[in-house]
Amino acid sequence: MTAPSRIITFARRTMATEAGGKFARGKPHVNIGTIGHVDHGKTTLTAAITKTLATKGGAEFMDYNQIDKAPEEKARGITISTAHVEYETDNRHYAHVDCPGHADYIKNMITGAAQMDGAIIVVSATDGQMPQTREHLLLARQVGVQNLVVFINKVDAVDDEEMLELVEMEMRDLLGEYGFDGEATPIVKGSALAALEGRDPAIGENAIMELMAAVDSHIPTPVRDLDKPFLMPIEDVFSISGRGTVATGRVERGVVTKGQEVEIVGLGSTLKTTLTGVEMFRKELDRGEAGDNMGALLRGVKREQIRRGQVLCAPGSIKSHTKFKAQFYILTKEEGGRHTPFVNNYRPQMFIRTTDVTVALTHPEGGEDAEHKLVMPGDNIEMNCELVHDIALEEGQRFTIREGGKTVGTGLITEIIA
Ligand SMILES: Nc1nc2c(ncn2[C@@H]2O[C@H](COP(=O)(O)OP(=O)(O)OP(=O)(O)O)[C@@H](O)[C@H]2O)c(=O)[nH]1
Ligand SMILES: [Mg+2]
Repeated sequence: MTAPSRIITFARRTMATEAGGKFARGKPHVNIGTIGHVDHGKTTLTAAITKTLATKGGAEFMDYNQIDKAPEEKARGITISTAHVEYETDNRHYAHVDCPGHADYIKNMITGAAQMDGAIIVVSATDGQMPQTREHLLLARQVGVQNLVVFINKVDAVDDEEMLELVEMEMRDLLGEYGFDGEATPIVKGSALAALEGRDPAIGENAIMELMAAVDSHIPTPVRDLDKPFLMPIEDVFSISGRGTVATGRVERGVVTKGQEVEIVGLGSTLKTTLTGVEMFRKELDRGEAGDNMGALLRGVKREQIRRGQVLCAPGSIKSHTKFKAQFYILTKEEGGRHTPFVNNYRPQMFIRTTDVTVALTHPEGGEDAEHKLVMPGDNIEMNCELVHDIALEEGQRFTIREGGKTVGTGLITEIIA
């Protein structure tokens, strides 16, 4: 695992804190982030937002190099692991995940997007929509992101007004195609680099403020599932010397308080432990609740005993499984999916919550016929699924299947078998 992305959030000063180092829930909290094709300017925009809001007292400026800070990221000039920053507008407090655009790091993008309540999709005015623009729209939708704001970036590099209009029109069409509201989605045009460099305020700073106003108004404050049993998919695990093991992730539902019993479910045997601390932005909380990005300090658990892919949950509230039925939609070639059909016992990777696991897909009816039945791109079909590792699962859960670096289908669990 690369350097802990979360360190960024643990900045020296946090806006949402009050005396005593407790996290204040003063403003509504919303999780957002930047997605989109490689090099379209997501990280530059993330830095530009913190810079612009810092002048209003709502952020601590995070420079580009503090966000893409791993040596390999610096050497290649791309984002690899997600980075978390925080800032606030007059209305809300935001945790922001800057995702990688490069096709090789889609896995990190999915994990990042799974934590978002809404997202900013960045598209370069010089290129227009590109393959990962489309793939990120599909995946964002799949992991439950329903509202987007579009930022058409790099307008400083385009003279032609018509070109900008074309990119905007294309984006509205594309949003509609992937199940977003193409008409109502705000599209802001600007230059993240200009904002970051403090020049051309019309396309720089002002565009950033316009973007944040659009985010404030278009991405609704989510209704959190506070009443359901606690569940947090584990995203990362650290050991903190002298304190123990911390699992981090976004609370999917419910509430957890310090001292409560929790279970770690999936990838082998279920482990029971006690939550000895809750942290958010390096501040202590008495409790974590749905929507929070938190660290859970766990009693008597070794770092090696926990992994991404497991969930932390209220005891008995969810079980891990390997066999289930699911309804699939298999993407067409035009949607970026397979060009050819697949046969019985097809084995793609299933991406679910924060993890991926190999799954074998077979026809429910079995027998001779099933052996020869082809599943075509564009098909809607129910299949039996068997995972190579057990994962915490429930009926109604959505997931994605991928193969050879591309998304080939989306699924919904219809029945747990074992
Ligand atoms: N001209 C111009 N260049 C920009 C602008 N915003 C970003 N860039 C440049 O575009 C390149 C890529 O920017 P990044 O912010 O790293 O892009 P990214 O989307 O985060 O890339 P990945 O994370 O690797 O997918 C850098 O050289 C930036 O300086 C802009 O508004 N105008
Ligand atoms: Mg980046």
